[in-house]
Parts: sequence; C-alpha cells; structure tokens
Amino acid sequence: MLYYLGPRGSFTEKAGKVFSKLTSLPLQPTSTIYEIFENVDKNNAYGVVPSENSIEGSVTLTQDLLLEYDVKILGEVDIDINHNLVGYNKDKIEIVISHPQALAQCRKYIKEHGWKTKAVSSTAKAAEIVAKKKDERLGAIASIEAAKLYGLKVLDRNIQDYKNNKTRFILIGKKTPKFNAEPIAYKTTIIIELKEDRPGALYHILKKFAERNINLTRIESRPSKKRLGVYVFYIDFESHGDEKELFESLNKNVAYMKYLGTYPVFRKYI
Ligand SMILES: O=C(O)C(=O)C[C@]1(C(=O)O)C=C[C@@H](O)C=C1
Repeated sequence: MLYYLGPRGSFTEKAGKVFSKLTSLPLQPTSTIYEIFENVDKNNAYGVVPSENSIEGSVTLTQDLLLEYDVKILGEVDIDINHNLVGYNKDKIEIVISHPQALAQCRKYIKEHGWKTKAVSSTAKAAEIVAKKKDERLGAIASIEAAKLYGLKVLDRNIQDYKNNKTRFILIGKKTPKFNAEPIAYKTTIIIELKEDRPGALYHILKKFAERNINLTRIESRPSKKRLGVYVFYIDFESHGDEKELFESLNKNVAYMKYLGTYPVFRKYI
C-alpha cells in the first residue's frame, strides 16, 4: 500500500501517482503526514510526503518525522505546483481555506484581496470543506483536479506568488521497491549533529565532502529540540557508489549521524 496526504485531488496525490506507476503499489489517502509515517513504520507500507517547496522551503513536519521514525527515503520526484482559487463567486469571498504551505505560497495574492485565511490539512481538504459548506463567502486554494472532484468553479488560475513553483516529494518506506523506470540520478541523505560547538566544526564536516569531490545538493539546519541553539544538519548529496569510507570519516567528527538512504531521483513524466 502507498499512503499519501489526501483526500483525493491533493498535490501529494499527483506525486503518489508517479510512484504508484513506478512501483505498481495501490494508492491510499490519509488525513495527516503523521498517519503516513505511522503506517510506514508499523505496517511496513510505503508513503509519499512533501519534503520541500521552491517558494516556502522545507516542509518542517516531514523533516522532523524523518528524524523521529525508523524509515528510509526510497525515491524522489519534483512536481509543478499551480495553485488556483476555487469556490463559487470571487466577489463574495471573505475567507480562503488551504494547506499552510499553499496559503504561504499565495501570500501576496491573498493580501491584495484582503481575505482572511484558515489553515487545514491539505489543499484538497479545503476544496472538500468549501463544497460541503456551500457557502459563497468561502474559497479554497487547490488544484484544478480538486475543483473538478468536489464540483467547484475555478475562479482564478496560477495564483502562486512566483510562477516557477515546485514541490519535492519523497517516497518513504523500509525496503526499496522494484521500480519499472530508470532514474535521472541517485542521491543520499544524512542527518548529523556536531560533536561540539567550536570554530570550524561545520567546516571540517563540509571539507570531507569537498576533498572527495562530492556535490552537496542541500544543507539545512533544524533545531535538535534538545536545547536552544543546538542544531541538526540535513545533508543531501549526489551519490558516489560506495559511501562507507565517507561515513567512517564523518562518524569521527559527529555526535550523531542518521543515514536516511541512497535513492533514485525520477522525472515526473515516466
Ligand atoms: O495540500 C496538498 O495538496 C498537499 O499535497 C500538501 C502540500 C505541502 O504539504 O506542501 C503539497 C504541495 C504544495 O506545496 C502544497 C501543499
């Protein structure tokens, strides 16, 4: 089973469809990202979750749960995100409902119209709520598919503040499934905590990548949640086959390291 953040018509479903096609796993909607991690961890299932967005950055809940749960990243795909205002009548709208990431990606547009906002669990959930309430004062920010599915009008298209809006989605699970297409690249993700807070501590870590000519594709810090001012670093890099020697070397300089996997990166059209 391949769990995704639903209901039907969410952007995560789009990414889910890509991975479902690649693996032949059947899709199953859930209502929270938590539920996806729970199912993956307890029932050996697979899940698709948003990881980062080109406008708003990291989906912090996903990042935090990757640290907490015993799951691996098994694949990655980037999906174009085009947000739309959906509902009944644009002139009557007072409140727009959507996922917090979607509200943030359309911040300027919402401000220009002076609407209030309400955050819900996904863009598709927002469309479902507006359709159920049948209230002209409500609008949702969602996909065209969600508008069709829940019988709403598309009142404005492509309303995100920056046009080239993409979200990166990851496939999570315990064991790599069989993929029926070739990836465009392989990546590795690790999470580390530095041994001590001293000059050059991070530099010595980064130097190990530079010395081995390994290209980093992301480095991001998140609070360790242990103490204010203590961070963990999420590092993505282009895979280079055997990484054993690199990890041995890194282990000497870190207080903690979690290996999240070496995984294929797919194009959205397969
Ligand atoms: O609400 C949805 O449709 C989702 O799939 C979630 C989500 C997210 O969590 O980032 C996915 C992509 C977009 O960036 C906006 C919302």
